[in-house]
Amino acid sequence: MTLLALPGPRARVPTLEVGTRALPFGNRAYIMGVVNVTPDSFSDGGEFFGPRAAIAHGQELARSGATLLDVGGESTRPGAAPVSLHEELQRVIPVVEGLAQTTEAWISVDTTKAEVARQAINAGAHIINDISAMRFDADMARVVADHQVGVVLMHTAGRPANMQDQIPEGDIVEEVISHLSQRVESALAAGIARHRIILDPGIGFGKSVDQNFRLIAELGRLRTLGCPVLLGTSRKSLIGAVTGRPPSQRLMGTAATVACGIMCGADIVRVHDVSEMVDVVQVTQALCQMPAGD
Ligand SMILES: Nc1nc2c(c(=O)[nH]1)N=C(COP(=O)(O)OP(=O)(O)O)CN2
Ligand SMILES: Nc1ccc(C(=O)O)cc1
Repeated sequence: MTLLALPGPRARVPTLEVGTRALPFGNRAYIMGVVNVTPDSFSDGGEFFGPRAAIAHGQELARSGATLLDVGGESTRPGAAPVSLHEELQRVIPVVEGLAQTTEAWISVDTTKAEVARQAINAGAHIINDISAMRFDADMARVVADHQVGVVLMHTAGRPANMQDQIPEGDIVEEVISHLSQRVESALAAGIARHRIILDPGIGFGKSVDQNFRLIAELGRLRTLGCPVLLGTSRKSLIGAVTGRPPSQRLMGTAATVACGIMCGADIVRVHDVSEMVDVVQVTQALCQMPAGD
């Protein structure tokens, strides 16, 4: 069979190691299923708002093929207002506890608050997914370092309330690489091991539509920082900008970004529609000649 010109072997990045768990990268991509415990997330707000519904949803995503589950109690969509610490703890902690006890999935918590991170880790979380790359809370790096958990460092310009008014000018890929390499240095200086760091270009976070697409196409350049890369495009506005469809009708557009994202270097894809994206990931891996197993 003649193959298209496909990307060559991926640069090696370290295996993520937390406690007795290990997640090796390079031979396959992993699915992170989104578990939003919020009334106002942009595409599924209110659908799983409450511990019972959220835990059942997370369990279903894990059964469908999510290796990781990302539990979030605060929407970070453009224009979103912040949630109080008390409210976020009430939303997130019971769900982390429930999913850590009943699934084999890696549990990630989507928060920028160190206290939410600390309590979530005590409840069983393995990864802190911080859209601010540990900039919004001065205690975050210490909590991650002390507990030796994984961390996702994501690029964003500004805070969700105003990020779309602060779109960077110039080469967005250079901007993201330079920002994230500084955040990696800062994490290493705080005592966080390189093999616990995951990087993310922050699709939709303070970027133009063109910049979002460029970041997906050039994801491989981000991987040269020596850490695995997570890509979150699911149902987002860049897809709506092309198709004209609302979030509820962006499944096929999401599939296109997941397939291209993996071909361009994504190690983890963060998605809402796990069962559908399992097929997309498997076929893309076959095309990239990645072995199906570990
Ligand atoms: N690391 C990372 N975290 C994220 C990312 C992303 O791309 N990367 N996208 C999000 C937006 O999706 P969600 O469905 O959670 O929307 P919401 O912010 O409205 O809850 C929320 N969190
Ligand atoms: N948190 C986010 C939610 C949605 C989007 C988007 O649709 O572009 C971006 C960020």
